[in-house]
Amino acid sequence: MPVANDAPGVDIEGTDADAESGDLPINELFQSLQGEGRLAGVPSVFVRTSGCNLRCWFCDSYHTSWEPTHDWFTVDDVLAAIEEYDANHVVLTGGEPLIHDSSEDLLARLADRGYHTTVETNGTVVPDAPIDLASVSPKLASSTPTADRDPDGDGEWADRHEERRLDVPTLAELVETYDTQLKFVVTGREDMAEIERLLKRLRDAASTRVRDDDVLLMPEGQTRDQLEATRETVADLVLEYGYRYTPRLHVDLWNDAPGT
Ligand SMILES: C[S@@+](CC[C@H](N)C(=O)[O-])C[C@H]1O[C@@H](n2cnc3c(N)ncnc32)[C@H](O)[C@@H]1O
Ligand SMILES: Nc1nc2[nH]cc(C(=O)O)c2c(=O)[nH]1
Ligand code: SF4
Ligand SMILES: [Mg+2]
Repeated sequence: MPVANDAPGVDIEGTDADAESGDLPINELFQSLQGEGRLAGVPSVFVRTSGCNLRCWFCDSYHTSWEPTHDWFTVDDVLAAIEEYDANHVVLTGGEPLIHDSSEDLLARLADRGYHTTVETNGTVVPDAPIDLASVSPKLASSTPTADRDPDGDGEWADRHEERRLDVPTLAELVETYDTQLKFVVTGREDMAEIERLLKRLRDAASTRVRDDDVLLMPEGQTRDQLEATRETVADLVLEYGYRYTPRLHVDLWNDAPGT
């Protein structure tokens, strides 16, 4: 169910525009195969909220970040739409789903109903909610929308993005609280030094172990052609560094069309 719309945009700063109503801004809700990470290939219902506190230049969900569109759903409406599908796995994504307080309510009610939940998050917010798999994708310097890479202007989001994109204490709390995979979008070999530095800081800060097996490198690319240009390099880096590779199955299969 793609949701197009003319509703007003969520607060682009990512504050809780929905806090009072308890509603969630939903960009799309659909069934597909989980395309990324350790559950790749598992049939799942995707709930995509709108609005993000970051602005990656490469964001493959432009209509939840740079130009957010959505309809407002109550949590009951979201649950009813999920229950239309025959699936045990639900993926809550965005945008940044954890900037919305009502995501906590949705996650608690999904857990009560016995669903396995994955949350796709940029790792800047710790929720108070049950999550089976925290799929955390910390954003590297190569994601920053500098003027030459801004898809929507002249780099006006670069400073805010840069200030917010990495928060080691928040990442440490996430890995301590949840079963977590760390999924880095890799644009090239240049990203590896920052990944290594960040992992060192995170391992120093967190009281639980961060295993190399839970570190996934994902090639950057919104289309088959773009992925073709990055995936072999990323596979080589995985072999060299001893992490894991994650494909982007939905790009291979459907070229990341809406609703896939
Ligand atoms: C659209 S984001 C939504 C969740 C959250 N805001 C985040 O970034 O993790 C979903 C996933 O897609 C990844 N992603 C976004 N654009 C991408 C691109 N061009 N190539 C590869 N992965 C991308 C993100 O890193 C994240 O793992
Ligand atoms: N099939 C499919 N798998 C995905 N895994 C994470 C996604 C996301 O956008 O968060 C995603 C997505 O958009 N589609
Ligand atoms: S954090 Fe996620 S949703 Fe936000 S701009 Fe980056 S990739 Fe897109
Ligand atoms: Mg996606």
